[in-house]
Amino acid sequence: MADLLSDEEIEAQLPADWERDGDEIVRTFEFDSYLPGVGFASGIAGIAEDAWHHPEITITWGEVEVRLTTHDAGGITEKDTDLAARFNDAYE
Ligand SMILES: C[C@H](O)[C@H](O)[C@H]1CNC2=NC(N)=NC(=O)C2=N1
Repeated sequence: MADLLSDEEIEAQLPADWERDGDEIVRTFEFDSYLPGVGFASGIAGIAEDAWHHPEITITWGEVEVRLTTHDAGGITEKDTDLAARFNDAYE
């Protein structure tokens, strides 16, 4: 099981535009309308499934909020920060 990151490690490893929110890391991705966000959510869901590490995804018009935490560890691990970086790549 992945080890919990310290507060300092989390800050150091947070990918661009992600923030810490308690035991989660979060980023809101912005889009011009609804369906591009739906497509993005579907794409990152596939990345998550491949990694077997699953985010909470909230889709609204023009925005997709993505939250990551490692449930098995009860907090933030490298699984979260690594996957967040992959989601950033999918957004570029
Ligand atoms: C049973 C299944 O292997 C576990 O629930 C996996 C799947 N996806 C997961 N996703 C996340 N975010 N955290 C986990 O601890 C986790 N564990």
